[in-house]
Amino acid sequence: MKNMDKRALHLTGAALKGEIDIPGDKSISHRAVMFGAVAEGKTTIKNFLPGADCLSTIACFSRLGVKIEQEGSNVMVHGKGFGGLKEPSELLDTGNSGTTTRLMLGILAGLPFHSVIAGDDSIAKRPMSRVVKPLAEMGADIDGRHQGEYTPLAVRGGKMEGIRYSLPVASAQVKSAILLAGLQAEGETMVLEPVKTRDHTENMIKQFGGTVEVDGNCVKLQGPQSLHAADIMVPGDISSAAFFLAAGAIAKNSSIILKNVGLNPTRTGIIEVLQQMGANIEIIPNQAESFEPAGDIIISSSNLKGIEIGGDLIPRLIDEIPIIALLATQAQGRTIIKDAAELKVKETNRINTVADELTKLGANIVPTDDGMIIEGRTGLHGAAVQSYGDHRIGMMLAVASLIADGEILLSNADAVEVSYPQFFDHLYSLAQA
Ligand SMILES: O=C(O)C1=C[C@@H](OP(=O)(O)O)[C@@H](O)[C@H](O)C1
Ligand SMILES: C=C(OP(=O)(O)O)C(=O)O
Repeated sequence: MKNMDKRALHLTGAALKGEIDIPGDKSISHRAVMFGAVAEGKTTIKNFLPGADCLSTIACFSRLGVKIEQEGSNVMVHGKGFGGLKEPSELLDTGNSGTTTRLMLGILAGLPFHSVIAGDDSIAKRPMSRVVKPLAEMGADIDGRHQGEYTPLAVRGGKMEGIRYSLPVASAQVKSAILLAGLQAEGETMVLEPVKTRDHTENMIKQFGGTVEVDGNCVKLQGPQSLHAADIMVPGDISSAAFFLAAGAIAKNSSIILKNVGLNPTRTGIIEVLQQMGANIEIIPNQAESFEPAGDIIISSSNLKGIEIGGDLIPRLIDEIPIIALLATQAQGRTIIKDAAELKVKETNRINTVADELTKLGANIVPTDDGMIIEGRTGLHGAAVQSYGDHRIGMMLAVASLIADGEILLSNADAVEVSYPQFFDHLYSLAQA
């Protein structure tokens, strides 16, 4: 995100009312396209997220010779099986998307051709050897700057063998890359997670007719497997809903309904945090059966208290920590976030960008090695801040404008396009309802 789009936000004291449909889950949208591409037959995807990251996934798989028709949130993928993917003649540009970069590596690892993957300046700083190392052990030939740590990465895939791998970091992207390679490998692939992470890849394998066994933190499959097209209904993204869950809790005289939010238990850490902080929150699960659970959430103005967040909960809310930090500035007492060093290797170093930008608004927040400590409750004020091209930082700062006294001038506001193109429309519609 290079554009320097600036937005003046002056929503001080606005009450939020009404309801919004939460756009499709980013993690599930990526996977639906990828699995559709490597399965045989026509996959339809409904409520796909047409955010920049998922559009990067579509563009990459189109370059691999897969016909993909996309119109808004409706997508059709004409899959040809793993073997039907073709050597790309151009670079595979993953934009700002870590998920596209790492999961696609797992697919390319098993395919007998050459390709080069690169993304934007942020992607070029994110660690890739966490995926390159196990994929190389399985038989792929992958190289990049700093012995394969950074993009651009050149891949020559080939004959793969199954692997038993203990993840050194809790990462659904690394787990997923290994499973995608394992589906093409000879024999058993087993991934052991230090802490359970989002399980959308495991769910997707089953949805596309494959088999995978999950036993606690151990995920196992036999390769090779061939997959068959599926019809996928993507639930709303709880990571996007999180911004409005926080907004509804901290804005005065507010009560809003967030419709169709994904409620996969590996993603619902934010709901537990809100409950522990004392928020007025009600969950209404959808009655209809679905491969990924979903429901509506009602959130109202709340008196919050500080809490401690760490351990197994962290992977279940990793992308929500920037907005949790804002919540904590409005909670009575101290909030401690720990065991979250992974935040340093996201789109930005989110420990630093959260602490720096919230400090500019008057928050009392101290970055630590693996998280942050926030003292509440502080009155925030307007200031010039920036997203640094990180969508989640941009949305957190925009939500802060509901409570900050004065104007927030947000640079790089267009970063929200990465995961939530309708974000500002939704914010203004709830503030004016
Ligand atoms: O698998 C996924 O879809 C994701 C996994 C997480 O990353 P890590 O695997 O790096 O923890 C998360 O932060 C990212 O937004 C999406
Ligand atoms: C970390 C994120 O995504 P990715 O790793 O796919 O860039 C995110 O969406 O917050």
